[in-house]
This record gives sequence, structure tokens and C-alpha cells, in this order.
Amino acid sequence: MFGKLKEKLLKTASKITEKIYNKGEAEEVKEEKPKIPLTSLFRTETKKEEIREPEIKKIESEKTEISKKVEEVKEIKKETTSEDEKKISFFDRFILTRTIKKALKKEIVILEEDIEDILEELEIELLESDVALEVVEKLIENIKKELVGRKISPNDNVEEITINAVKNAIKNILSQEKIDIEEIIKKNKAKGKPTVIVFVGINGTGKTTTIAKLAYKLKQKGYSVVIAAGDTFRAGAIEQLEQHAKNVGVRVIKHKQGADSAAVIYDAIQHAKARGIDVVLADTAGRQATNTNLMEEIKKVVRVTKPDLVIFVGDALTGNDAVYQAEEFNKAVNIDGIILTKIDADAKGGAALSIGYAIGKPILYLGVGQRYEDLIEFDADWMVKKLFGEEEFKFSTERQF
Ligand SMILES: Nc1nc2c(ncn2[C@@H]2O[C@H](COP(=O)(O)OP(=O)(O)OP(=O)(O)O)[C@@H](O)[C@H]2O)c(=O)[nH]1
Repeated sequence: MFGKLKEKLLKTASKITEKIYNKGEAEEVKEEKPKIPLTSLFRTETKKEEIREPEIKKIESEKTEISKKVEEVKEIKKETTSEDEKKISFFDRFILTRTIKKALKKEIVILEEDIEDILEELEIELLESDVALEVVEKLIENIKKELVGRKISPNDNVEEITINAVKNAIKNILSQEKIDIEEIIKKNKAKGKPTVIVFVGINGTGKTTTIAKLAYKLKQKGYSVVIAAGDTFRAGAIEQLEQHAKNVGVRVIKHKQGADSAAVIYDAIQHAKARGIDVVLADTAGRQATNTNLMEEIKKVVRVTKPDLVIFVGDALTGNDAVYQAEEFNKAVNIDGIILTKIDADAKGGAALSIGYAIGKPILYLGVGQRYEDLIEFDADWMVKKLFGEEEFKFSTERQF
């Protein structure tokens, strides 16, 4: 997940670190143990205080191993032409800056010109990774805000400063005002009303399966759920939804194919009210934002059914397209939040990084696989941890649908 994005961000932090070292005429500190366990950036984080004797030994031996590797890389570096230099992996470069503990000889102040070329490179790479332009610009601005004008003294931990600067810049992008779906459900329940959630998006992004996943999650939390078969447009859509509903054990309210989508959802809401069901999850037909008739239809659905939430479901793999589609749906029906699917297959991470900031709405959940339980709550801290390799996420390759 987000492998390429992760690499780019860490490479940037690493290069800024090197720049600061050069400017401050840093010298190697031979005796010092690494302040951050070497393993921490690529494996589960271990706090300094928690490192016990065997682990210290392990780290020491790892340190020796890596030092050897560093020497090898140094040798290769000495001999390489600039073309060859490109072949030294990022991992080697990063190890180089992180394992040779250095201290600045003199205090420095980071100037914009010190990091400009590195940030320009990052800008191009992020655009290539399908991160939206406005998001790239904001991110670069954030990193500059964090670093430019900052004094770094010989006692400072340069690696920590640069990594944290990039982390904060990312976190700022990802932090949209949250929506607590359970809170909304509880409030409506107290008033004796069902919570109505309408799902919108283009074809094939994963709306139907996401509805089934959310129904499964809500049921597990003890809420009663009914699904409205509002995709009356695509042949087979109702049957597909019924199969999912059967699998997760919830009821579907349906009309015939070709029926009025708003009427189906309206009926499902009446059904929920009559039986005291907590949540109505309404499927709608996938539609391109350019299809005027279908966009008028979705506007009618929202007008008639007055949902508590309209959720845009986007396919993370489509990168900038998902952002563009979300913008169009937001203009048409004012979406409240976003669910991004197929994150398990997404190396670029462009949509996940961009979509919330670009339209100013929160990502609520991420679809991370093809089982009903593969829907996880999104949270900026969680994503930052994933991007900086502090926490691994195990995807299941099992398929339930
Ligand atoms: N790997 C992966 N596949 C997913 C995920 N979510 C959905 N899919 C797959 O995406 C495909 C499309 O899912 P659907 O739920 O049918 O999409 P839809 O948006 O309802 O499609 P339309 O009815 O055409 O609008 C299916 O093959 C799903 O199994 C996910 O999080 N990860």
C-alpha cells in the first residue's frame, strides 16, 4: 500500500537531512548509539525505553551489518558515474544518512534556497504519482513552513527534524473535519428516525460491495440495517446487491429494473421507519459526471430522500480521475464524505493523499480487499503511520465476492 509515495517522502526527508549535514559541516559521531532504532522506520515502531538487552544486541549487530553495507555503498559511490549513481537504491541512500550518526559542527539556519531543488524534485515526482496539483503545492508550502528559517544546532537530531517536518506537512493535508457516522446513527435513533446514507459514484468503483461491507460493519456494532436497491439502471445490479445482502444477513428493498431510484429509496426509508431499523444504505447507479440525465436523476434522489449523508465512493487506482469525479459529484449533490476503494492495490497513493484536501471533505473509510471485513476507518494519523512505514498493514488476498 502506497509503496511509491512512501519511498518518495522518505527520500525527500533523507535528502534534506544530507543538505543540512553538508551546510553544518557535520562530522560522524562514532560512539553514539542510534537515537531511533534502525528498524523503526520500516517495521513496527519500538520506543527507546522499550528496547531490552537482547534487542540492543540485535540492533548492535544489525548496526554492524548495515555499517558494512554503508561502506560498500560508499565504495560504489566513489566509483560510480552519475548514471550508475541512480542505480543505488533509495533504501541504501536512506540507510547511509540514518546509520552514520552525524552532528553539525556549527549552528545553521535552513534557507529556502537550501531545499528548493529537493522540493522541486518532489513536486515533479508527486505529480507523476497522480497527486493533485493543488495538493502538491500545499504540501511543498507546508514543508517550507516547517523548515525554512529554522535554526539547527549541533545538539539537534537532524533526521528527526526533517522526518517530522514532512510528516506534519502530510498530516495537515489529510486532516479534514471528521464525521462520526455512529454518532449520527445514535442521535437519529434517539429521535426514532433511521439514518439514511446514499452512495454515489461512477461505474465499477465498488459502491455495491462497499455498501455490503458497511452493512456488515454496522451489523457487527449492533445496528439494524436495510439496503435500498437504488441502482435500477444496470442489468443485474439488483441481483448482485441481493446476493451481497444475503451474505451479510440484511434485507433489501427493491423495485423492478428501470424503476424510479428515488421511489425505491423512499420506500426503504418508510420500511425502516415502520420497523425501527437504524440505518438505510442506498445504492445508486454508477454514472459519469458528464451524463446529464443521470446526474439530474441523482439530484432528484437526494432532493426526495433527504439523506443524512451522501457518500462518494471512488476507486483509488484511478488517481486524479477519482478526485475530478468527486469534485463533480460534490458540485451536483454536495457530498459529505468519501470512501476510497481498492487501496490494497494502490502503490501510488495519489488519490488517498489528494481527494480529501481537494474537495474539503473527509475520507471516512478505505476499502482494502475483497472480504466483507475489508473496510477500515480512515484517520490522518493512521495514514501518516502507514506512509512513514511505522506500521505495517497486512492485506488479505482471500476473496469473498
Ligand atoms: N481489491 C479490491 N477490490 C474491490 C474493493 N472494493 C470493490 N472491489 C471490486 O471492485 C469491483 C467493482 O465493485 P462493485 O461493487 O460491483 O462496483 P459498483 O461501483 O457497484 O459498480 P456499478 O454497479 O457498475 O456502479 C468488484 O470486482 C469488487 O470485488 C477493494 O477494496 N479492494
